[in-house]
Amino acid sequence: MSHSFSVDLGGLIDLLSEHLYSGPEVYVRELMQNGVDAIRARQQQYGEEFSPALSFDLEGDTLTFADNGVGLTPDDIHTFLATIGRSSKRGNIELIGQFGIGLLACFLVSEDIELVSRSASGTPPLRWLGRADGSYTLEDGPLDTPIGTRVTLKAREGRAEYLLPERVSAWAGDFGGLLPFPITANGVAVNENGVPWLDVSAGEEARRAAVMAYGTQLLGQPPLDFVDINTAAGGVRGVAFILPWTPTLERRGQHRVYVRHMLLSDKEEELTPRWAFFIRAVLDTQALRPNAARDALREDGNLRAAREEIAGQLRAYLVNLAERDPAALRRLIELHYLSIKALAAEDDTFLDLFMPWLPFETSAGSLALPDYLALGSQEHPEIRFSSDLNLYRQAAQLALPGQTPIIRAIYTYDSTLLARYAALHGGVRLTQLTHDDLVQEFSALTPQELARTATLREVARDTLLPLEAEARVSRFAPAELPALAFARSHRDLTRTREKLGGAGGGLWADLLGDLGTHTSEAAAEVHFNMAHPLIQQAAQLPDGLLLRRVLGMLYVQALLLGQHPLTTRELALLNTGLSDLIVDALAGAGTAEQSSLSQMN
Ligand SMILES: Nc1ncnc2c1ncn2[C@@H]1O[C@H](COP(=O)(O)OP(=O)(O)OP(=O)(O)O)[C@@H](O)[C@H]1O
Repeated sequence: MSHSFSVDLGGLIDLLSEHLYSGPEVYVRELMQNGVDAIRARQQQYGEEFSPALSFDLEGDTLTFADNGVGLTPDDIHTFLATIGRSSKRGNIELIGQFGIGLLACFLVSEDIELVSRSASGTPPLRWLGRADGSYTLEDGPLDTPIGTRVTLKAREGRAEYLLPERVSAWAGDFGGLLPFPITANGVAVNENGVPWLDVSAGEEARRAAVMAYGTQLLGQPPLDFVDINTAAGGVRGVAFILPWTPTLERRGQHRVYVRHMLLSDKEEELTPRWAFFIRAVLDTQALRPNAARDALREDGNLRAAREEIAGQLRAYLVNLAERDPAALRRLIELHYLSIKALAAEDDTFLDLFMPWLPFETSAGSLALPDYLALGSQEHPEIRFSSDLNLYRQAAQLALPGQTPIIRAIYTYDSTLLARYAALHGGVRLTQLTHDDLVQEFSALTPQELARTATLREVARDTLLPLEAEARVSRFAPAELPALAFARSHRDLTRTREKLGGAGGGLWADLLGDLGTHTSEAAAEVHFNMAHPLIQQAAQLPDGLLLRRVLGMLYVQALLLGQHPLTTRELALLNTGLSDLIVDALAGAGTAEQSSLSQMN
């Protein structure tokens, strides 16, 4: 026996509202999309002259939306309107709708949908009343109904806020901002009526000014510039504004994408290349298709091809700018060099073009690569870099004679770029700095110095051992640096262990504790600098409290200078060391005062 499925409309509406649509306000978009499609269908099928228009009228808890599109015949109503999932538009790529579920969005805000329509084909007007329980009635409509469709909704309980005039007119303006015909809410226009980048009626200069004004309104301040986008795949037209600020990486994808002039999403990410952090695009596609939720484009071959074309146009803009207006390119790079670096890391042509401009953080300040290379040996050009931030910080404190500065390459792009640059320029050597490279530059002590520092070295070892630090004494530049500390990565582990221990321990603390005890290496390594007068003086002190305090505090100072996080024990060492020194100094000052007083008496 064969049976038919039946559909629970209430369940379907819940599904749409909870899982498919972003919020009940999408009913405004669905009404408008149907109106736009109907206007286009009337233009396509009947080719007649009429002035397309959409209007919202709001009074109390009632909304009436009207279009002067193609309208519906009695057959259309039974076939398309009353059958969920059936659409008259399937296969017509000129129209936006395709799934046959859009009108259901009206049930998100209203119990009933009243639709009065007169078809352009000449059939008499009809009034259809659809209810959320799945029933509908159809009767004759008023004879004075004009060609087109009028939909009336009455706010259901708890949804009145979605029919407030100011909210509806804001949504209508947002969704339909680019539509080339008027939309009104209670008689007031909500759109500007057109697409500024397509309007060439007043000449190119006026077009550019209008686009910049549009961008200024969009961004809240004038964009640096804009790039015209025009693709064959997907028929995408629009503009990419160059942001006048450096965007944070997580604030990517704020692009506005329209499908046939109707807003699809203001957070679209897929149509523009990943590296283009520096733009905010407004794009309108004729042929790319939305997904069923209507909040993003459907990923398909067409979308990928359009994305490639857009990437090509942005690239071409940058290349062109380098030739046309180097000062503008410099401004753009100042704000967006991370994005440009990401691009150059993928593309050798770009690498060559932009490398002279891109700044790198180095131990001699921010430098473009040619300026950096000019500082080193011309005979054996070398790029020295570190992708370990800790190591870089220590290296940056050192003045290594005759060495090219060190580049801080902690972003993945940086090391990729440097490697590609070195590969493209055969003569340039690329050196990744290691801890041993740095320490190799330190000079060992002379036998006399070794003898003189025997106590210092022993006390340093004893003092720092409980702090899991290994002490060394050598000589390095600059002489103004008394001590330099290298931390090994499991220092972080020690800190985590401390924190967890403090928070009550548990499994993690045990586990980390275990790891900690199995490691034989010291957590840090500190080098005291024999070139510094303080260390020379300390070497003359006998083993005692003062020497221990001095060494402990120099160690903590070295950690701080190297921007290493301090453990609680190190912090305590600094605190007691400081307060002891102050107490001593005050006691000394007191005695001096006493003796000068007694001398006066
Ligand atoms: N304002 C209108 N004018 C003329 N026909 C309409 C109008 N609104 C709806 N229809 C008809 O009702 C059908 C169903 O509309 P509905 O909005 O549910 O789906 P759709 O627009 O076809 O597809 P989608 O779910 O993708 O929006 C449409 O295919 C169309 O034939």
